Amino acid sequence: MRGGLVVLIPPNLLFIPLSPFFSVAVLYLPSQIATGARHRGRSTQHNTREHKHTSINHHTRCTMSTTNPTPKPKVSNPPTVATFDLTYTFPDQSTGISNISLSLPARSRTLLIGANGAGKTTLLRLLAGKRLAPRGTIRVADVDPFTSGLEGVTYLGLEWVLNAIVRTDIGVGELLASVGGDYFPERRDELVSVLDIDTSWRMHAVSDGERRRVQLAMGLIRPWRVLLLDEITVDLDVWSRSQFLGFLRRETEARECTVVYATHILDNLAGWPTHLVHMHLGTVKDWGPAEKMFAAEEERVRIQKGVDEPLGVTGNSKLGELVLRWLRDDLRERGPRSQHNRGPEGWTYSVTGIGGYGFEPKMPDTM
Ligand SMILES: Nc1ncnc2c1ncn2[C@@H]1O[C@H](COP(=O)(O)OP(=O)(O)OP(=O)(O)O)[C@@H](O)[C@H]1O
Repeated sequence: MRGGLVVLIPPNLLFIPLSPFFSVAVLYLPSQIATGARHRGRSTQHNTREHKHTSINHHTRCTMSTTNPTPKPKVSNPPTVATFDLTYTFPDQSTGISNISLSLPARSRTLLIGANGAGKTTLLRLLAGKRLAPRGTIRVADVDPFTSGLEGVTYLGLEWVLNAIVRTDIGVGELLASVGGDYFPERRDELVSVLDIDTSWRMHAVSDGERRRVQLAMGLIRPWRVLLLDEITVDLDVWSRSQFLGFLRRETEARECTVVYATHILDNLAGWPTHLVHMHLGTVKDWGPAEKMFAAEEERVRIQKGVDEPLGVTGNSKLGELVLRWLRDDLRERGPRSQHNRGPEGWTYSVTGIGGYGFEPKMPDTM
């Protein structure tokens, strides 16, 4: 092939050249797409996942076509999230999380709370099927997320946020259309309104917070049944974040769907979570319905201080006071961080090849 150019294209990006918007969909539609390449060839289960990706890509392709009917999520089981004595060991043999048993009901809104390095991202990624958990330790909508695929499950985490496409000179309208906006026009329009998006924005000329709003809209357009949200609302202003949280709340009230949200930002979350999960050093210390946990905390304070002192007397929210107490106790229990050599899972994003995260190197700002 004298003078020819040989281009090696990974299988999951095969149809990128067809149109620029196609490629956006490939890079964005369900979070599993990138995972396939990361897991490729490691085991039979990984191969199974590879087939899933092929079909998701096909599904994505259908979403882009104007002749295909509206795609419908296939999973019909109630969107519950459960783990059974889940322990995960990283490739370097360090323990990520240990002995976690949870049972989060359909339509619940769960907050994952814990200090940096507590294991929230690790747990979410396992629930999203991005890491291989021991057989029988995770059920999402009553299927194993790793081996059975994740139709209807959306994971929005750091690698999704770092995707470079949303920094290029592309319009919001095209971006939203590329992820199925035309097939879910009501959801698209509601998200545009809730997240206060100007559809005439060009993505290379928006602020970080404006970009984040578009990314959230893109991630949420398809009617997910389980949403696994790693903290990605930090750039939103207070109003947008509260509107966004209200949207998620309405979703769980209006249809059969479930949210698990890891966050450090407790503002405007009063009354939002139905369940709380308190993580510490890779374990779950407490979990349960939020109201029950507030009542238990008030009882604990009453016994300790001998007085009735409702949570929230400091002017913080009940949730804020409870979480402050949890993290203060965790810090006392843990001691200095250097003893444990623990840090956030996100650090691996910038270190190619570590812990299976090398697939998502941080993209340079192309603005
Ligand atoms: N690839 C990896 N290999 C080994 N250990 C890792 C890897 N990724 C993360 N860890 C460790 O796992 C622990 C849990 O990290 P994780 O990112 O889940 O915490 P987190 O609760 O999400 O933290 P943050 O609130 O800072 O986002 C940390 O102690 C971290 O050092």
